[in-house]
Formats: sequence, structure tokens, C-alpha cells
Amino acid sequence: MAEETRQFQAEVGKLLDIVVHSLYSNKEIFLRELISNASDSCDRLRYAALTRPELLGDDGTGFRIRLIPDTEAGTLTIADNGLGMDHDELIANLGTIAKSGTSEFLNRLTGDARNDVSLIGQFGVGFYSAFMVADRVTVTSRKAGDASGWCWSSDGKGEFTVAPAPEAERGAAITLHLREDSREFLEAFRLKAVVKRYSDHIAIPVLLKEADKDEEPINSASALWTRPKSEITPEQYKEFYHHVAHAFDEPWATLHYKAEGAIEYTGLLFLPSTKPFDIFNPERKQHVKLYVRRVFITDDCEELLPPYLRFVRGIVDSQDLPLNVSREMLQHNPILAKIRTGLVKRILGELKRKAEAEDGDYLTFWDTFGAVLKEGLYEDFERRDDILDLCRFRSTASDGWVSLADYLGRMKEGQEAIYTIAGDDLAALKKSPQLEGFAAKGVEVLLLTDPIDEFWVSSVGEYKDKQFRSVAAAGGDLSKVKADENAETPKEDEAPSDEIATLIEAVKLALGDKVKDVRASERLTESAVCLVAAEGEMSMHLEKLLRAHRQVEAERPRILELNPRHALIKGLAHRVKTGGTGPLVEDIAALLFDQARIVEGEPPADPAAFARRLVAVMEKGLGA
Ligand SMILES: Nc1ncnc2c1ncn2[C@@H]1O[C@H](COP(=O)(O)OP(=O)(O)OP(=O)(O)O)[C@@H](O)[C@H]1O
Repeated sequence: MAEETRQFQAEVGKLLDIVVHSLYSNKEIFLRELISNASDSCDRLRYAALTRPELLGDDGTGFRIRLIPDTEAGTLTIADNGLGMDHDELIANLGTIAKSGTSEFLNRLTGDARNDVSLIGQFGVGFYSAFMVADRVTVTSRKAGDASGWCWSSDGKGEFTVAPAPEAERGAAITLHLREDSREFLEAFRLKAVVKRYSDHIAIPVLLKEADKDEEPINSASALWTRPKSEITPEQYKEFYHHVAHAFDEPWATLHYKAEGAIEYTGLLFLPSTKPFDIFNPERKQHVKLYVRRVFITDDCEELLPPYLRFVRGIVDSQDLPLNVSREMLQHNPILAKIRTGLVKRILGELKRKAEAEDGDYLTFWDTFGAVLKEGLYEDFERRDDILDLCRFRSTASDGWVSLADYLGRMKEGQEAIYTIAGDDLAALKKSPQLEGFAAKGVEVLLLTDPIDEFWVSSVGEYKDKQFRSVAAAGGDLSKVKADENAETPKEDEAPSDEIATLIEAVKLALGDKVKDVRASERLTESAVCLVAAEGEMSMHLEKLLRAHRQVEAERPRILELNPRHALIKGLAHRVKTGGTGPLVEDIAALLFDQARIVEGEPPADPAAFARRLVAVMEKGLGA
């Protein structure tokens, strides 16, 4: 096959542009990225060869990564003898970005965000970072087990070529034609310093040949997690985290421990400090890599951690699993199940320790990953109480975060439940009419704004014998709560009950099957009306979420509550009682209903009719 020319996928073009123009201040990281890829590739071959030793061919298992500077040609080559790539893999891996969510992520990277290394770091520029220092990159690769190889080449400007390379050695050799201003990466001392800083922990030797000397390793070449904790610096942990997680940020927490006893394994786990851009991807894959006695097995082992801990990065190295463990063997494996239990316990234990420190540090974690951890509330029944203890909420009692223990400590006399309200937006929730009666009695309400909240609240049911109850379905509870002495009590001057009863009938008639019922409200103090769910029915917010995902079709009619203490309702009730109904009363009833919908974040049922009625009522008000 002759040389073929191909176009980069549009996303790659965008990424290359960002890499070259924005990450320039930190260009030495290209070496970390390429060594990291080379090491991953050796790991993968080592594992594949456990069951298919013929893949190793004559090259054997002496895995190594060579750095070959060529001062005359102005090139630096990073050559590994790992798994390599065949023709199609070169095209797919170095010409496209397969990660879902890439497009949206890159589109967000405009303006100032382009210079935000940590933001780009969430994404991981990987191989493409080579173009920070090179104006041409060639990759010569022979896949282990194949007879001959391929050469990929590009100047990073929209196109690349692929041509046969019959002489290629097993693995991949990445040759960087260094830009004039990046010639420093031909100097041995510079390469050594960068490798020491970023790649010392790589378990495979990184070799460099200096003039007149034999080729020598320039890294420690022992797996970091096997070294004693006391000998590992925070810097080294951080760099290892960058390598395993393909991240740029600081780890928020690092857990390094050896489990001994019935099951032996080492865990080196990191909790990131920034949210990965794809954390809410539907796949919900966990990201801890599995090793067996220092041999990499897989980075795709679902059984290792539950999805609600998918923000955790790092490695687990088992002593007990067999080296030739296959994907099938990993499913329902009792050893793995025990490791998983141990890991979950450790991670939640560390979070508990941090939460109890109450120094505010935990809240930064919660703000970043709380919404993910909460998925555990309905997925991990056994750990539910531990996770509830770790949860923090926005609440009507303060602007900060509160725990459920804080909440229980502030419950009012006669209050039987933990009250919640769910919606999309914190500011809008705080102003919800549903909260008025609770505020008047000084009852705290938790403000839930994560989409996940609606789901766990209904499945968890209670915390320390106190039920979670949505305020939208719990107006009646308020009568049991003793009001604070100084709390604002609802005004006593309600409309006479016979007038209210007549008004309710008139509104029911006017609205028909748009509402399930109309009744006088216990909860409203300021607003004239609100819409609520019937006891046991799904909240309006949940229904909206489900409708967005087409899980439910039609809207369900709700209960419209009228505030008998509100001047408008009183006036209207009096008018209906004395003068009967008519078009004006019908218009007002429809407007009140639409207004209640708007406050709930729903549009009026019929916007044109809403506008017409509003104009009619305003004209009346002006005496027009
Ligand atoms: N030296 C190599 N040997 C074999 N395959 C490689 C090598 N370098 C890169 N690849 C392949 O190319 C793919 C893309 O590499 P790239 O560095 O861009 O992304 P990544 O390593 O998957 O993730 P990240 O973008 O987070 O770094 C890799 O997943 C791997 O399959």
C-alpha cells in the first residue's frame, strides 16, 4: 500500500490549535505525556503476553523506553517496545478523539478558558502535546505480533499521512522534529531533569544515551506504590497522579495503603480537586486501574469500584488474583468483591475523617463531587447511613452547607420530618411560595438542586428515624409544629370561611380539569396562590425531569392552593360571594393558576391566552 493522506477529525484540529497556542508556557509536559503513553503500551503488552506469549516475538520482555536525541537532525525520539499500533489503530488513535463529550468540552474552551491549563488538563491532551515542541511528528510503529509496521506523519495542520514501514520495530517510536525554540530538549541534562520531575515513578526504565557513555536509566523504574510511604515525596505522589489520571490538577486527597490479612493488596488512590469534564457521562465508568503483582491487568474493571466513586483515580495491586486473570474471571470474582468492599470502606473512611475535621476543606470536595457521591444513597444500601453522614446540603437556615446532624439539632418542637424542596436553581428555590409557611414557623428546609436528589430522597426514606418529606406535599404538617414565640405567625384575619368555600367552587369550575383540586392553604403567608403535589404523588420538579427524558408523557394536574389571608383572595372571595362569577373572575382564576405555574418554573399553559387575560385585567384596573 502506498502512502495515504487523511484529514484530522475536526475536534483534533481544535485541540491541536489549543495545545500549540495555549499550553506553551508549560511545554516540557509533552515528555511526560509521551512517556506515560509508552509506559501504558508496555503494560498492555506485558498483560496480553501472559496468555499469548508469541506476541513478544524475539524482543522478549525487556520493556524499556528510550530517549534518543539527535542534535544534527534536530530530532528527539521516544521509542518504546510495547504493544504498538497497526495501520487502523494509528489512524483511529492519532487522528480522532473517541471520548464522548469532546466536542462540547472543546467548544467551551474559548476566550480566557483557553489559557486555563487546569481546564484543559481535565481533558488530557496526551499525544497531541508533541506539537507544542515539534513542527513535525512521525510515529513509526509495529504492533506486537505483526510482521511489519507503519509510519504516521503530520505537521499538525489538518492532515496526516500513513505509509508502510516494513523495518519498524515492535512498539512505537515517536520522532519529534523540534522547533527552533525547543532545541533544549536535545540536551541530556534537560531531559534528565524533566524525566526526574514528571516520570521518575514510571515502573519501566527510561533510558538515555549520553555521548561517550553507555545507555543508562534516568528514572527510578520501580512502581511507586511498592515503595515505602516515608520515601515518597508529595511531589512524586502528585506526578504519579498526573500519570495515572491523565490529569493536571493537584490531588485533593491521596490514600496509599497496604491491606494485609485474608486479602492482600496495595491501593494508591487519589481524589481529584477538579471535576473531570465527563464525570456525568452516562457510562459512569470507574477509573482505578487493576494490577496483579505489579503487572498491569486492566483500566476497565467495573467490579473494582461502584459507579458512585467514579471520581477516584489510582491503582490497586492485588497479591491474590492470578496473573492470567481474564475479563470473564473478573466478573463475580470473590477476591475482587473483597477488594472492592475494602476500597469503598477506605475511601468513605477518609472522607469521614476529612468531613469531621470541619476546616472547610471537605466542603470543596463536596462542592465538586457531592452530586456523584449521592448516587450511592440509592445504589449502596449497606453504606447508605455512612453516605448520609457525608452529605451536605444548602438550606433555608444559612447560606453555607449543612449536614443532616446539624438539621436534626435544629428541628422544632412537634416537627416530625426532615423537609426538602427540589428544583433546578438555588436562588429560585429560596423564593418558592411553598416555603412561606415553613419560614413563618422557623422550620428549616433543605434546598435540593442536583437532579439526583429527587431520586434518592424517595428511595432513602429516612435518616435517624426522621422521614424525608417534600414541602410540596407536606403543607398539612405545619399545624403540628409549635411556632417560635418571636416567629411571624400567620395573620388571623382570614376571609370568612363561607366566602372562601364559594371562591374555591368558582375557581374549580373556571379551571376544570387543569387542576386536580383547589383548596385553602395552610402554608402560604405572602403569596396568593401556589401549586402543590398531592400526598404521595411525584413532585412537579421530578415530573419535569422525567418529562425531559421522556419517561413520563403528559403533565399531571396539581392542587391549587389559595391563601385565605391574602388581600387579593379575600377581595375575590367577597366579590364572588356577593356578585357571583363572570368573565373577570374566570380571567383572574386562570391568571392565578398561570402565575403559580410560572413560580414553579413552568410556562403558562397557553401563553397567548395568558397575555390576553393579563391585558384585560390591567385595563380593568386602570378603569379603561
Ligand atoms: N506509544 C504508544 N504506543 C501504543 N499506543 C499509543 C502510544 N501512544 C498513544 N497510543 C494510543 O493512542 C491513543 C491516544 O493517545 P493520547 O495520549 O492522545 O490519549 P490517551 O492516552 O488515551 O488519553 P489522554 O488524552 O488522557 O492522555 C492512546 O489511547 C493509545 O491507544
